[in-house]
Amino acid sequence: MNKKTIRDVEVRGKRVFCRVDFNVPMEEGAITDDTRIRAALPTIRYLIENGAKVILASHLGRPKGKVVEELRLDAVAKRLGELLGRPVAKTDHVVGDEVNAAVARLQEGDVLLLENVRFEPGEEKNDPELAKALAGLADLYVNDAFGAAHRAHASTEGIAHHLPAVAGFLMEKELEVLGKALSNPDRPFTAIIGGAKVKDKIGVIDNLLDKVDNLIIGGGLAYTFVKALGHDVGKSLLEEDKIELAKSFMEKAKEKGVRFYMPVDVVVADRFANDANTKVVPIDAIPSDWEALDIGPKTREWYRDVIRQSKLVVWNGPMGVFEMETFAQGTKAVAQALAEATDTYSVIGGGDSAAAVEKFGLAEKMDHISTGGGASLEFMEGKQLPGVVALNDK
Ligand SMILES: Nc1ncnc2c1ncn2[C@@H]1O[C@H](COP(=O)(O)OP(=O)(O)O)[C@@H](O)[C@H]1O
Ligand SMILES: O=C(OP(=O)(O)O)[C@H](O)COP(=O)(O)O
Repeated sequence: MNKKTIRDVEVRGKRVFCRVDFNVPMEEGAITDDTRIRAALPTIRYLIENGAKVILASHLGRPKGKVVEELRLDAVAKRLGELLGRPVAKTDHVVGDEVNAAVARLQEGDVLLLENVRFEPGEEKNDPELAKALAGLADLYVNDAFGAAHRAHASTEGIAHHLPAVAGFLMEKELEVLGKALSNPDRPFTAIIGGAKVKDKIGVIDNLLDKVDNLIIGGGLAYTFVKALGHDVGKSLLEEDKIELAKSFMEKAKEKGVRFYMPVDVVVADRFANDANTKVVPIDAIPSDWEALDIGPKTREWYRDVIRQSKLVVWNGPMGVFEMETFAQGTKAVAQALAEATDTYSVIGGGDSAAAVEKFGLAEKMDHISTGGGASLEFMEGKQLPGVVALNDK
């Protein structure tokens, strides 16, 4: 990597603003998967052990510039404290008097977590004033938030223009491992794209079609493609304004000789609940008042076969609403196929995909679990990640 890391700078006695991605899945105020917190521990421990005054900042969810009580970081601070075996102070604000006072109190080796940075309207706008205010808290900026490196926000990009700016260990490791796997990929190279962030992910498919041999579509993303084929998708997740784009991708795949896999059957439900009435239907027979929440058994088998025959698989986004047992089979099948395919190098990306693999107890069997979904996809497309570009060169 041509960017400086925390190894290249002196941290002792310095106030270090460390951007992390603690955007963890939560249910009723409890953290359901702490993978992203654990992934940042090497950097945080290094900073503590080397006498830095550690100021951590993260986003959680998408509060859109307002305070959303459920998206406060108190549970995260508590969990981090447990993992570190030492107290982690937390502020209720991102900037302002309370934060200045808390930073002033920090001793070498202390850790402070700021409130959810996305409570500030300037964060996602990359407002220069907010970037300056955040920079004013510290002497050094460390970006360890690989999962948010594709965002040019005040705490991931803007701030880096005001302070010496270096990468943390997680950022370094992600860029190294992904770079190695993707610079000269083993083939057949298969990408599996699912999940719910249709708007974010659909654009990625365009560039992926230039790189992969097989493209598998699942999850909520699939139904915009199903609709593009002219089938009714009932109440399934759909981005109306992306249907034409989806059509053009299927044509591009044909031209490029990329095999494009879409569900042939799905599990539909009469409501979004674990105990909903469900049935398996062919893809062209989704009832108009039902929604497709998982891929069906035929699709599972088909996708398994493609995975078995691949040498490199990059997987981003669950195949269904795996958080509910009733709709977890598709995601489980893909995870199991990857775990069993020992000749296949498997890269998992995305908070929810990583959480799914963890939940099924298969994390150890994967070659690399990336903490970034969108970030790993954009990196894979060959795009420059703004959070990385802004760091100081070696
Ligand atoms: N068919 C579907 N309909 C609605 N939501 C879905 C469907 N399939 C998957 N999801 C949801 O997608 C979410 C994950 O999406 P996303 O954030 O894009 O993935 P990742 O975090 O792995 O990048 C999960 O919460 C899952 O419940
Ligand atoms: O969860 C994240 O992305 P991911 O779901 O693509 O892995 C990151 O924390 C970025 O969050 P964002 O997509 O709301 O900017």
